[in-house]
Amino acid sequence: MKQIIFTEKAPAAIGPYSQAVLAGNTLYMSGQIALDVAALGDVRAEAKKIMDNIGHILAEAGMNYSNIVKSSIFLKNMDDFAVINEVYGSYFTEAPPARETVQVARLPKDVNVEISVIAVN
Ligand SMILES: C=C(N)C(=O)O
Repeated sequence: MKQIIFTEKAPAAIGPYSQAVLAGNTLYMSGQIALDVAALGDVRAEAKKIMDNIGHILAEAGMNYSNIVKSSIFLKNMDDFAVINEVYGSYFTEAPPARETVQVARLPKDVNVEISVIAVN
């Protein structure tokens, strides 16, 4: 049994996917991008917006950042690793989720950052 999770507090999907899908007590969140601030080229602002949006989607499913067990971070430029760590890390006061961070050739809408998470209630 799966439940589609949607909130207007985060950007709507730009393709055939859901913001997040709840399957049992596990939430699978699609990769989040920050279209509104991406054009500014400010990776810090992009990451903060993405993490805030992730928080809104988690809340829609009755969860918060502490429910995240795994994250995936996709960067256009690995030189942004330190900035991303600083922003991302500020959302986890203890026991951060498992994670991988990879540099990719290109992201949708030419953003600089995309983050997806899996959360468990
Ligand atoms: C932005 C996405 N999550 C996508 O295109 O799959």
